[in-house]
Amino acid sequence: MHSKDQICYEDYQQSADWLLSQTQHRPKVAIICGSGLGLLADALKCQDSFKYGDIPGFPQSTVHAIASSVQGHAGRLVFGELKGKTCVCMQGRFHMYEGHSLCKVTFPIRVFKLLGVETLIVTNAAGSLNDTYHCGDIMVIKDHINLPGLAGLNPLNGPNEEKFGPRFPPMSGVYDKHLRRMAFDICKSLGFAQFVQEGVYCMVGGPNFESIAEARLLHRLGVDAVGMSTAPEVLVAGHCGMRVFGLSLITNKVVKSYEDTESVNHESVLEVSKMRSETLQTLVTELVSRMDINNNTA
Ligand SMILES: O=P(O)(O)O[C@H]1O[C@H](CO)[C@@H](O)[C@H]1O
Ligand code: HPA
Repeated sequence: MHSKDQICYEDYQQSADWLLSQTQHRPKVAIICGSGLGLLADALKCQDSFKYGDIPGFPQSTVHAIASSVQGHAGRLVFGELKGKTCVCMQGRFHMYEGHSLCKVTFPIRVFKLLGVETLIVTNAAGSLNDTYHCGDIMVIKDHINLPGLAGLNPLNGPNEEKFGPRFPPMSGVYDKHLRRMAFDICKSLGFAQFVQEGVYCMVGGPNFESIAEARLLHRLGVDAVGMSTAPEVLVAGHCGMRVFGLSLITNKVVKSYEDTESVNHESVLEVSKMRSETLQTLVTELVSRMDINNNTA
């Protein structure tokens, strides 16, 4: 590594080589578990798991990440099979507000690419701005607004690594249309259709939740759900040509009125996440099982 924040190709390669030497699994799908959604990884069969701290070059989980994951499972990379398809799952992600640079936040994505991953599934907990959404709804992400990115905070800043992708990657259509349609079909067949939405996710920097004026601004911008993650991971995955699918679990309605006495807190976010964790697990499992990928174990 050159400087504290500069990461070079060999750093990603070193982590990937180490992982490939430690597990026989050769995943084609990577899944990132959002806050309180760490249970998603528990569906994996024949697991090999690695604490982030034990993987050479990997960023370390902070206290927040530990608090936001299932106790005892935080900060782990879990390899295994979902209905016969080999996957790797991040139990606990890295956030910008934890003090990580965006290169660190997205470090695992490039490692996944080098492991041979072709599809990234991102999940997150988010607050809703859309008045028709309810707590516990699942929003299939159609598109995102990357507010930090618009202000110049972008994991792709700096010299472009051509081995991963082009200098100026397009982001229109980054959330795969085919997978979105498939998710809706699955939700219908599983009887989930009444609480599944499709919308625009907006990333804010956090760690504070939104002020009322900020919430009103986001609402006017056409944001359906807001959170403090996801966009950087999706950018980096899109840059290196991965297929991306995203789900937001609506854990709270963002306060938009000065008359409203409610306020959001992280504990209630985790409570709602856990309530819907199993539903998300079922949906993601079914989606992976229907994907046209090869099961590839060495
Ligand atoms: O996006 P994930 O990691 O699911 O977490 C969401 O929940 C936390 C706030 O409760 C924030 O980190 C927000 O981004
Ligand atoms: O209301 C929210 N705002 C930002 N991030 C969040 N993560 C869960 N809920 C929220």
